[in-house]
Amino acid sequence: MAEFDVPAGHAILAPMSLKVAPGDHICLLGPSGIGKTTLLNRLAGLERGQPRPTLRIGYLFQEHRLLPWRTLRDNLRLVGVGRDQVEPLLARVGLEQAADRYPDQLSLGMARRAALARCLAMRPDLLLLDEPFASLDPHRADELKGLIRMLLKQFPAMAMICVTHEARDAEALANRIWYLAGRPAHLRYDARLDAEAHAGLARRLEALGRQASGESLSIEN
Ligand SMILES: Nc1ncnc2c1ncn2[C@@H]1O[C@H](COP(=O)(O)OP(=O)(O)OP(=O)(O)O)[C@@H](O)[C@H]1O
Repeated sequence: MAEFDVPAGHAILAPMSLKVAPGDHICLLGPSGIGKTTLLNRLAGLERGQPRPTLRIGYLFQEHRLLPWRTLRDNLRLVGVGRDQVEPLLARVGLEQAADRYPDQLSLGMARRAALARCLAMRPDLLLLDEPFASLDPHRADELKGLIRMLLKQFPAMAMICVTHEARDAEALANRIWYLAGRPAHLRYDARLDAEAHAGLARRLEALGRQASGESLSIEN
């Protein structure tokens, strides 16, 4: 179990204390611009003045952030992957043939999978995914979703927090839902999903979205 705090006085987020347990697969939803990426950055310890997190965190950013002048092999070697481990690691994400390619020789989906391999290299206790399916065509998005599901099964103790706008991503990946709303943003909804809750999830998220957009209209008016 890991505990994360947001202190009072944060520019975007309300004070909160969040507990994440091994094996939690959380999908984080909420209106656009509410603070989902900000919350991930906070959890990753990336905000100015934050101490380094005590647990190992793998962070798949919206952009792949691979070094463009290095091959995938060298990108992985730079984060400590052993010579013999590069291909097996790339094989986990379906890229065993691509070790000697440069990031700009990859499709967006492949680059995201390569970045995911780099996250896995550090054997994370917590995997943070910021809109991993954004800008992928539906087929590639489903492929990546299937891969993430498989990895979650292979590493059952690893926790995941995945930012998405899509209820169907949450249906496919989550056993727990966070919904961020309000200004400053706070967790409006934090629920574990059993089979019954899974069935009603899309409707529940729609209702939360309607409520949150009503709030932002009244703020704008
Ligand atoms: N670099 C920045 N400088 C100033 N303000 C920023 C910066 N990045 C984000 N913000 C502001 O912080 C708030 C939260 O942004 P954030 O990206 O965390 O939201 P989000 O919920 O992830 O949005 P989206 O769903 O559109 O990706 C927004 O009001 C945004 O305008």
